[in-house]
Amino acid sequence: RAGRRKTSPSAFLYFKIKTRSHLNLTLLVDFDRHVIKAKVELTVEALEDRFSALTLDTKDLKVISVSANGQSARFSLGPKHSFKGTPLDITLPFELSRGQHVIVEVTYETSPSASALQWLTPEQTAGKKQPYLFSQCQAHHCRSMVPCQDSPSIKHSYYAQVSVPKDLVAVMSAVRDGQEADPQDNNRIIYRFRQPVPMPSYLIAIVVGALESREIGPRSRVWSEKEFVDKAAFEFSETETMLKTAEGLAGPYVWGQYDILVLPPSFPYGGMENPCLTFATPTLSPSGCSLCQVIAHEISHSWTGNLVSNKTWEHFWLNEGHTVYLERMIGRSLEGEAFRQFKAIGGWKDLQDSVNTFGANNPLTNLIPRLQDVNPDEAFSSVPYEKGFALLYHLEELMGGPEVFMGFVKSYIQMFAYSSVTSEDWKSYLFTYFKDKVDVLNKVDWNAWMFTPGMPPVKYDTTLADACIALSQRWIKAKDQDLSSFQDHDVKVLSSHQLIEFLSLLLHEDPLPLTHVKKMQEVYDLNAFMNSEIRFRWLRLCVRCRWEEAVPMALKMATEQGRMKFTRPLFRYPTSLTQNLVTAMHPVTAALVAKDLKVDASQTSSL
Ligand SMILES: CC/C=C\C/C=C\C[C@@H](O)/C=C/C=C/C=C\[C@@H](O)CCCC(=O)O
Ligand SMILES: [Zn+2]
Repeated sequence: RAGRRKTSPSAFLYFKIKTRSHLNLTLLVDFDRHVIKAKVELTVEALEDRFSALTLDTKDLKVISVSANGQSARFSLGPKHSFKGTPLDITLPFELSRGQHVIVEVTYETSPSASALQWLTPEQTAGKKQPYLFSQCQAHHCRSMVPCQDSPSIKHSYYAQVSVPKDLVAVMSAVRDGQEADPQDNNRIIYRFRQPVPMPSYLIAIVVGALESREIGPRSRVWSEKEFVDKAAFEFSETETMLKTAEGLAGPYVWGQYDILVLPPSFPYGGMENPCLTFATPTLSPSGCSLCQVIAHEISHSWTGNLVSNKTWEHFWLNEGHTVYLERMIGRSLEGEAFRQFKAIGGWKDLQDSVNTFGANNPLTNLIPRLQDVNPDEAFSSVPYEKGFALLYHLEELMGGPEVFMGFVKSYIQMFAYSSVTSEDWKSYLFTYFKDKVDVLNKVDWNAWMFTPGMPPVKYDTTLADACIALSQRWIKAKDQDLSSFQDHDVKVLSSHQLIEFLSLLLHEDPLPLTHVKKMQEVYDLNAFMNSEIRFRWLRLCVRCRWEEAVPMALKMATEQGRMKFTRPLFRYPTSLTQNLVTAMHPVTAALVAKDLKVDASQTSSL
């Protein structure tokens, strides 16, 4: 739906209208040229009489032609903005009256450097024989793949047909709707997808590669290259249990299928909540379920983020704070309240890390930051996740505990399902839902929580953290002559979650002496741990105390996988780590690592 008022560049604009539209995509994936040749038909509804001017978001797209209801339409591309891209101004060959629909068809081609897409050569895959393509559209990259109103305030259903070389498989953030030989080219195959649930453009996702899948539940398959697929099926075997637990808390799962796709190592995130098809990092651990928390998080997004979406990126905490809250409620149902409290303590440390990195007075540490002319990729941190969770936990305590507050969260989801909301919408519904406790809500310092930088005041129960605190204190206070008192048994009695917390506690203190860290390796053999959360913290601990032997291991971890949570902090260490970045980095990771290191992006981009 579009008003006559300027409609774009729509990202970061606040659309006052609740909008649903449909996209019909025809894509041809060209691995030789690293482009997608495409056509999109957008169904647009006029909201005003005499409507004839429509603006779409694009970024680095080659627009070939535009038509409206089959008649050719005039179009022009505006000035290019560094991260918002280029507005595509379309003049319809006729005027629409309020409520009338038009199908606008844009034929275009993506750029080989489209920021949503990473093209991998066969050598960069596990199988080494076939190329691979994956997308990551959040927050504002969809426009480099599809011309559209690329704002989370707008929701689209979509249908897609994707032509790929016949040895490859395409999957999308949608329900699979069959496949057939491409009638235009007998070396290609067309995969079809339907997504009937309206969703923001940042959730459109595609992967093409030599993929295989295994069934892991009644509505779930796991997809990856064949080298990883059985391991991944084992890793994610708890998926249906988590889905059922989430439904018990938040209401029915509306997306039909819930599949997981394990990506190549350069995927920049732990997980991405693409509907029907969660994307997951391949940084799994051999012990299984190391990504349970990531999957609980992505499953939770099926309600908070994907069904109820933030209206602009300034309200991103609505997506992430509620998702962390729901993820930890799933953890509470499966592992108990002490586990939830323990995870909240870990989250509080992640928040502290982000506040330290940005600076305690940096407005980007506000729960609701101003993002006018700020690149969302650069504003991204743990703040919306963990300050958001902390606010919800604080309200939970004030309103009567987890069961009472989960009642509110479930009702909020029902109230705003299929729409996009602001923090004001959320707050106003909170006051309506708890109408008998308005006096308590009025005592909350809303301005401090929402619009003030730095750490919030919260306290969690330390039952499961006490053992980690005690062991970390022993290491911090130990003199050289005390080092012989440490034994491998110290960590054998800790769960992997507790070992992570123990290392995090040490990272929040001054660097340990090198003698201590060497002793730690001797007694605990932490170099042998493959769990990436443990390895990441351990290697930082080593590099911080300038243990030279650890530097190549840290560099290896920073480059062999590209999850930004690990790669960016590892690169922030001594300059010896920053040389020879000869790995294939995702374009967004390359840009952000370059910014962290204050070097030119050409030094970090794919070679
Ligand atoms: C205040 C910031 C506002 C908006 C930022 C929104 C998106 C920015 C962008 O860079 C994309 C982020 C995508 C995240 C995907 C998944 C995360 O949950 C992963 C978290 C880190 C990890 O576990 O690896
Ligand atoms: Zn999330």
